[in-house]
Amino acid sequence: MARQILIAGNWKMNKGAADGAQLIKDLKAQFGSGCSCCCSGAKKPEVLVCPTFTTLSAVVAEAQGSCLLVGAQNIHWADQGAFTGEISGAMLKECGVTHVIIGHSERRQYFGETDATVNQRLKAALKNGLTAVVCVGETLAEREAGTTNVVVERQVRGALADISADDMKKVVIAYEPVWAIGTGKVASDEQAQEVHAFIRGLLKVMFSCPCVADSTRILYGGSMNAANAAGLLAQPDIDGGLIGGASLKPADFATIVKAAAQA
Ligand SMILES: O=C[C@H](O)COP(=O)(O)O
Repeated sequence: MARQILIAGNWKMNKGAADGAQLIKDLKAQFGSGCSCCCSGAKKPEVLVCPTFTTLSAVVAEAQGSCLLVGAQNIHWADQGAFTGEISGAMLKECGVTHVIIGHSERRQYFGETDATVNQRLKAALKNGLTAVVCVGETLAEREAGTTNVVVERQVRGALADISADDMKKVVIAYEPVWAIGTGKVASDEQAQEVHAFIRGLLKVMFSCPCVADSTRILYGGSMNAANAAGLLAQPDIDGGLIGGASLKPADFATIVKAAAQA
């Protein structure tokens, strides 16, 4: 089954509203009018940017009328209430976003995110009609201990607990080996493909309808850049990228999108 490639930029804690709007202007200049010229005659990837909460509205306004989709980097499971520092699905929707990243390893590492809270946040995203990009991935110690698949399986099963085949239409999985994030040490094409194939196989086991495994997009994240994107995106089970550092550089991000259009 042909899966539409998704190239997602996770801006992390970078770019305030003014700088974020400027980055969108720069991206639009890279992509050309209507974002069509970079991909004309080729498969058109979806392109998503995920700024900080305070930058969302400015970026949504600047992205209007372009091909750029806008997502947030987190969501709380409650609709409202005493949850200092959190944000609800309804609030995100009010900002005009359509996507949300959930369970990034930085959230797991620094903010106590667990498989159970990832699952709760995912349910909130789906309840609010948002497409979720659910992150999984092993640490270096886990890879060296030979437990990559065990860890990834636990994270995928935990994140997708009680999620239906129908819900999965709005779920994207991002495989991000923690040791590759922001380190410049990208997984090899083969290492990444191996885990992506494992995740797709796991989805086959978890969902009786084979359409789930066939249609769920699995992104790679971790030091993906303009130089290595084409090789990663050529792998049969890699359906796009979740990109940190390179998503802040318009020319590099555009190069990755163009590589995706050729993949
Ligand atoms: O969400 C994005 C990933 O953490 C990858 O970040 P990076 O491309 O800077 O390694």
